[in-house]
Amino acid sequence: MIEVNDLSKRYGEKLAVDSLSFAVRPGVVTGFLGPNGAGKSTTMRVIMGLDRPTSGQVRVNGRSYAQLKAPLREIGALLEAKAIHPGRPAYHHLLSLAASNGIGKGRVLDVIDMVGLSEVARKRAGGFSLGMGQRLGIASALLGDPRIVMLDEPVNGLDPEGVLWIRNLLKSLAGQGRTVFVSSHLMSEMALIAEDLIVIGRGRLLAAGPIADFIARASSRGVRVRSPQAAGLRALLLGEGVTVTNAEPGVLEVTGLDPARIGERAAAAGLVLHELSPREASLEEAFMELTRDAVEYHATTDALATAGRTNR
Ligand SMILES: Nc1ncnc2c1ncn2[C@@H]1O[C@H](COP(=O)(O)OP(=O)(O)OP(=O)(O)O)[C@@H](O)[C@H]1O
Repeated sequence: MIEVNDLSKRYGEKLAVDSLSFAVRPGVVTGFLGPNGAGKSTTMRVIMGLDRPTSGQVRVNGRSYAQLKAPLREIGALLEAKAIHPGRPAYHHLLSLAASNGIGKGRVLDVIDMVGLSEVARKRAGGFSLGMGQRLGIASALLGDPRIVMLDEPVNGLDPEGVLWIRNLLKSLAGQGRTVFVSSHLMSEMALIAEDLIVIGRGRLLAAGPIADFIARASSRGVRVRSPQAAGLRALLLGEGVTVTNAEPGVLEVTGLDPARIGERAAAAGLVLHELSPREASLEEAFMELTRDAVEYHATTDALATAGRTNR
């Protein structure tokens, strides 16, 4: 369990985290989302005791990080790519980390195997690809067999096989009853991995809870209706507050009416339906909607267009 209570972190003028409170429960994967600069990495650094809060507290399994007797056994983290001596083999890097935390050699070999680095464990870490470095970072996080695993952008640099591997790994860690807290900008990946979400923007909490609720709360995307009598159905449904657009021949996108009403009206008029499906917002659409006002670094196509005009 991770508990963040009224946490604020200021860097000079910049309030990176602003009165943030949330809890991350064990047994599920919790995604940590927010636009660039929202304060995710800062929050994770404070949880790991790498940065001091300006105010507020963080509890890791009920204690502050400094109070943990064997931190690596309580919480394992992959934050930004770890500074690893480039000349040092991965095996020796993990071995010294293990030794300084009273962890045996057997566990080092286990985690190397778990992250798929057995064949290259004796090679210098300096020659590792981004994906291999990421796997080594995850091996370090898992070394103490921790009850909490916290990973900042773990799929960064991983190929599709690596992405699938991390997805399964995180789910199985959560399935073992661990607390798994993971940030990512890849919404499609988050939608597959996470059950709960914490969403922040400009250092403040925007949403917390099950991913399904988060998507359901986002505005409805309308209803997709397929009918061999689409023109007649369209005329029947149109009315105040209802929009009907022809998505493709024989398919209508209806907003302003729920699927039950559409089905009832079609039945009453004797019109045949081949499909009647509510269109749920994707996680990405829900995220964009929620964070629209909290995005700090907007890239506008307008700016590009202006630049293009002035360069002409
Ligand atoms: N050491 C620091 N000194 C000054 N400002 C900092 C420092 N660390 C972070 N910040 C600022 O705090 C804000 C939050 O940064 P943070 O890296 O926590 O955001 P993030 O959500 O992790 O962003 P991203 O998704 O881009 O990684 C940013 O405006 C950043 O510039």
